[in-house]
Amino acid sequence: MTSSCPTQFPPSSTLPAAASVPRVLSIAGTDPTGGAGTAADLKSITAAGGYGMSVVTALVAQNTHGVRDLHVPPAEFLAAQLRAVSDDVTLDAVKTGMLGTTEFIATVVAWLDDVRPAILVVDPVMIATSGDRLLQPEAEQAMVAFCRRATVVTPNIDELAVLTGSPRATTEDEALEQAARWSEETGVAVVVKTGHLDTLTVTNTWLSPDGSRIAVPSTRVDTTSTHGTGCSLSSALATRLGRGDSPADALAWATDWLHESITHGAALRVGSGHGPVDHGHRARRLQAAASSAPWIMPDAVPHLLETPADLGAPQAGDHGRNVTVPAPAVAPPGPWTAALWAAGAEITAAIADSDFVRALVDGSLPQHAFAFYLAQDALYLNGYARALAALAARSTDPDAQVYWSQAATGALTEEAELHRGWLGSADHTGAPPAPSPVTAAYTTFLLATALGEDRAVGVAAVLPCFWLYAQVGAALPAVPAGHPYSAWLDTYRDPGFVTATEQALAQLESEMAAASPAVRAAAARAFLTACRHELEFFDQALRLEPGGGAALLATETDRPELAGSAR
Ligand SMILES: Nc1ncnc2c1ncn2[C@@H]1O[C@H](COP(=O)(O)OP(=O)(O)OP(=O)(O)O)[C@@H](O)[C@H]1O
Ligand SMILES: Cc1ncc(CO)c(N)n1
Repeated sequence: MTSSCPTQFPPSSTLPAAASVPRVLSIAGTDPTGGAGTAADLKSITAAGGYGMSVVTALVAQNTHGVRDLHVPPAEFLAAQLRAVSDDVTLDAVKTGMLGTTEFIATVVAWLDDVRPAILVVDPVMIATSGDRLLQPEAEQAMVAFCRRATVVTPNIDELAVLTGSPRATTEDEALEQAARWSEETGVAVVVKTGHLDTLTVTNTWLSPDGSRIAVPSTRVDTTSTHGTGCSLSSALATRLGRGDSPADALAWATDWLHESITHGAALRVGSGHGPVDHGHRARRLQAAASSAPWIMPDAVPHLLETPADLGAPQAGDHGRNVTVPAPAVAPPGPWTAALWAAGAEITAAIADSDFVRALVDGSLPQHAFAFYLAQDALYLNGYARALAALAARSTDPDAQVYWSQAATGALTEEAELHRGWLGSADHTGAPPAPSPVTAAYTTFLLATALGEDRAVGVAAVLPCFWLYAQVGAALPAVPAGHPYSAWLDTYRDPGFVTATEQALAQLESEMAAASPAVRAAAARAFLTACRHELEFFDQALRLEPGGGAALLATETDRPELAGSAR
């Protein structure tokens, strides 16, 4: 019998203290379709950087449409599972989900009395999104009492009403007020989730017993893929807290990660009801970003370009998609720039389709990512200005000399605007922002190319910054009042920028026409490489952890209405 197995292992306390990978136990019910319960918890713990463990309360025959049947093993077996884990493993955090019955709650309480994990996140699961009961009605009061033992509880709006003995809140303020009262009375923190309210923004607010609040808003995703969102949020939160994150960083990480997971849930095509979220989306995105595959394969561009047609069809690249060439917002003035546009189509499409641009436009881009992006943009513009000045120095045609000199001045003016209107002068450690690897690689490439290669190659390298930026600007929709990044988005619509892009395109068209076939090929490679740097530059902001090296904005509040001057 498992329950009589002697504890012949070294006690957990003799093992090394908390690893950087937090050891997180989920105590929950199952979902064989993998979207909620234990499966969601383990995926979320892994995604949040933890080592996940799982004690099963009830076996649930459910899918994306609802619950069909339940099998509840004897409470002794729950106790045996709990003991098997804690006799052997030091726990950095525990998260509870479906506990089902009064007896199960009592079993977990008895175990907690003994084990006392530093972090206990209680998701007081009562009723599933499908409307099915996951907690016996007579166990509700036991669950309410159990919540008092938590570090933090994560009720949805209906569960908050039961917890606080109040009518169902109809507004966020009402929910916050209910939670604040309960938190002050019990000394337990509450995360108020407005997913079940009819609001455009879904806000997760951490309320501490002392009345302090941390609000993490995110845009509502229009999707039915929300099965298991509560399980996923609480597990990710437990993991980040178990790792030592502050409540603010833990909640920001969990909310932003979940938002990405919800956004991409429907693409999984799992089930025809309320589908799961894509817990692994972020990991796959980061894995792709870490690939060391060359950006431009040797056969992507022929060694000699005699005519524009030699450049051939769009390259499939590492995304491997069929590419339709997007219409250029700023038209190519001749056949060489037209051929370059077609060759870079896949990267241009990837930028338009990127999570960064989507999040900037829908307002869900986390503030720390936005601040990081702006700080890196300022550093980038300084390097870019030097590359443009190098082209001015290397030009012999008077119009080209004037054009590149003015472009260099323009980039420095933009950099100054960023500092004056948008950025603080130092990050939270007091240090001035430093270039990221992506920014450094891009500016180093531009300078090396503008100074060390034929001039046409340098001109091809600096063009994507004009052309792809103008492309993003032209595709931006009008955003509603109150959008957190509306002032910044306005800066993309500057007509002066389109004129500068047209002039840069004219420069490249004539440089390409005059260059040798070998130099043209090198220029095409430089153009494609710079397009890829542009994609990386946007994407890099979504590879940053909250608190991980982001510069401060000039106006600093939680995802502020940004004040700033247009560039
Ligand atoms: N449509 C949505 N758009 C954006 N975020 C959402 C959406 N739905 C849920 N979320 C996120 O998921 C979190 C949890 O959602 P919700 O409040 O619906 O939990 P829940 O009812 O406990 O979930 P469930 O019982 O389905 O597991 C929210 O706080 C929010 O961060
Ligand atoms: C096992 C389990 N826990 C929680 C939920 C809530 O989504 C669910 N559907 N199933």
